[in-house]
Amino acid sequence: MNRRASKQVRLWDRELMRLAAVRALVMLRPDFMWKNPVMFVVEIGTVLSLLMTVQKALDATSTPATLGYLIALDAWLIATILFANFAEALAEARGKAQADALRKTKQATTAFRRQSSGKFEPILSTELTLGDVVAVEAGQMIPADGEILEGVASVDESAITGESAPVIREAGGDRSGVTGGTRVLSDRIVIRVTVKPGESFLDQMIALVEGAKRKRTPNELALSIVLAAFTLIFLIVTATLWPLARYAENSTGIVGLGTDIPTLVALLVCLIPTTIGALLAAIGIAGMDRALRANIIAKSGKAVEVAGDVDTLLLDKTGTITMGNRRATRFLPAGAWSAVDVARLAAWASAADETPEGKSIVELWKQYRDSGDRGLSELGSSNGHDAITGMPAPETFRVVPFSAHTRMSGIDRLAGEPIRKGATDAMLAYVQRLGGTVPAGVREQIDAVASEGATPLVVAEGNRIAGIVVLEDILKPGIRERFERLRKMGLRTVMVTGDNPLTAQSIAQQAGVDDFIAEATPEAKLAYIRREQASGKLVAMMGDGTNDAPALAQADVGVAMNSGTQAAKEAGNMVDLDSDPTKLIEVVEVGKQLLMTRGALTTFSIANDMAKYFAIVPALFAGTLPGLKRLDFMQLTSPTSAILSAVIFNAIIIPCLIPIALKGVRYRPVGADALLRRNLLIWGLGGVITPFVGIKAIDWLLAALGLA
Ligand SMILES: Nc1ncnc2c1ncn2[C@@H]1O[C@H](COP(=O)(O)OP(=O)(O)OP(=O)(O)O)[C@@H](O)[C@H]1O
Ligand SMILES: [K+]
Ligand SMILES: [Mg+2]
Repeated sequence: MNRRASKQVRLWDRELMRLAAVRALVMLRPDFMWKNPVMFVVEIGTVLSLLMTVQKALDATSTPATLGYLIALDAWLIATILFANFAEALAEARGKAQADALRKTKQATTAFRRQSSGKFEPILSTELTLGDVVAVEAGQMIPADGEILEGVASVDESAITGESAPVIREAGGDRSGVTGGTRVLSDRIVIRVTVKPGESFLDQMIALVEGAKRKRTPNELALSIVLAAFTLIFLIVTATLWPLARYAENSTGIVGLGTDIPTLVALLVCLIPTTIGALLAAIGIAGMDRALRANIIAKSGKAVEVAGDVDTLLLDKTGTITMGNRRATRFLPAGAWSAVDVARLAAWASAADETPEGKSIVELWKQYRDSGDRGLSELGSSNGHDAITGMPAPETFRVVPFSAHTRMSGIDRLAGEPIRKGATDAMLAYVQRLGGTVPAGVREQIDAVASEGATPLVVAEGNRIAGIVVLEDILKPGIRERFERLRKMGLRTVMVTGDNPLTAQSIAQQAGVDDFIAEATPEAKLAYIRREQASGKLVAMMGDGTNDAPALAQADVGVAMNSGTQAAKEAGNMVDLDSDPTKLIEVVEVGKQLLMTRGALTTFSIANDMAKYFAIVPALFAGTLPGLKRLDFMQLTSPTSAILSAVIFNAIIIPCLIPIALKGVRYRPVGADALLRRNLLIWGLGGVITPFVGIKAIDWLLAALGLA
């Protein structure tokens, strides 16, 4: 994939780290902190502990713990909060850097806005607003996101896509969308501005990665509530330890640790899920950031998340699974017609057809015409009265353009019968409606072409079928492997096409999709999505046309191509800047990676906390409750060292896991069950073992330094 170099933000970028460090301090403000209940509890505990430390400094008898121990404890508690804030701030800074790189494409430039007089006057592009109409000429920059009203132009979109080949954007079709910051290379277009200043999709996305305006997704919120519940439970557990320690003290006469508030705070902080509490926001932001890096603009964090849970993927055939430049390769005559007749009629039916299919038919016809007798004889001899000459004069016919509804196109002649070409079922129905019949052998011919995976177009003059144009399309390289990967991820892929069932089946088989819908109209797509959703499935689809808008809106994940119409872009919940239909696969992967990372670090965090319980509690009460001795297999140097080591471990595990939170755990396309097993094994078992090793090592280090 072509990505701009400027968009590769390094994980430990110095400047971003500095920004994040400053922001981590600012985020200590309680009005920020309370949004994260786990870390808010840590902050309150730290304040309590600090107060006790001050009391100790003023009155040495206030608690048996030493001042040095209390200060060390406070320092590490503060570090815990700062590390958590830093993780979130760094994720934000990276997301912003990413977004800024894209935003740079939107420099202020001169725009030529249409006045009420109809004249185009120059103004600053930043003054443009929704509904303004501007003209852009070759060499000029498109001043804002919009839709082409008039004209066709080649546009250099490399500033946003990194793709250097110019693309064609034109009025009327499904390629009418243009983006501010891209450059018109040829011709002149008139554009209607479709966004308010500061409200482009990119602006929306930037707001999503920036702290103040970020909304938590439903999943994130649900997990936050679970974590808050855990915190509450441990708060109760810790609080009940206090009378226990008190009782032990009274009955043994030995002053143990568990009765002073700073130690209880330390215990609480170790037991509550601080690791995931610290990284949760960063994981979500990093997911959005990864989407942006893949040139996908998501309109909500939820969209990215839902993408990770999608069950069914709807993909177009032409242009997504195949290369999309379907080319005419043969003319097959029916009955008494000759191939020359078919060629001529097909070309005439394509006289004003701007689709790749239409253009390729005219091209093939010209090739035959220009190669003279040899070409003609290869085609089969002409009937004589209808030699291939030229196109009908434009004033002699009316154009009937192709539409996805009729799946036909052609011309209505002023003198002479209408000429049509189109999808087989549509054409056979059309001819019969006009009282014609289907000549013997035509159906067999059609099926033979379709079975090879080519698209047969039926050509008719009036109600008489003249023959077939064979359109061939090539499968995209590597597409089979991509579907294989999707299947391993547990997704069902469905190819939707306006083409006939035989062609669809052949291509579906070659590409390895799970299912296909043939002869589909836009309504059929919408109906299919609704049916899937009714059976509890989440559906993703990609589209570009105004026709696709209802389906894009209905799909749980609707990705609109940036080149597509404004209607499509507004209906979907993501926009792909590259306008690459296979991007759906990446969208799903980004979503899955986000969900997996969150799952993995939650598992790790909770397993971790369980282990810490066994590491600290016995050490804590070893003096006062000898019965707990048997549990004390960690043999830490001293109770204070046990507490300190646990708090230090609890703090430094956060920065250690920041890279994983930001980069995401490595995604492997395996089924959901296998994934769950793997996750539990690695992150669950790892989460249990690491604290024992880590705490023991820190305890040893403290002892070696004489601090235990
Ligand atoms: N320019 C055209 N003129 C006449 N018929 C066409 C033209 N282009 C395509 N068709 C026929 O109409 C059918 C439907 O086209 P449509 O664009 O809706 O779907 P598709 O291109 O086959 O599949 P996809 O939905 O994957 O793009 C095509 O399969 C073809 O048979
Ligand atoms: K913890
Ligand atoms: Mg098509």
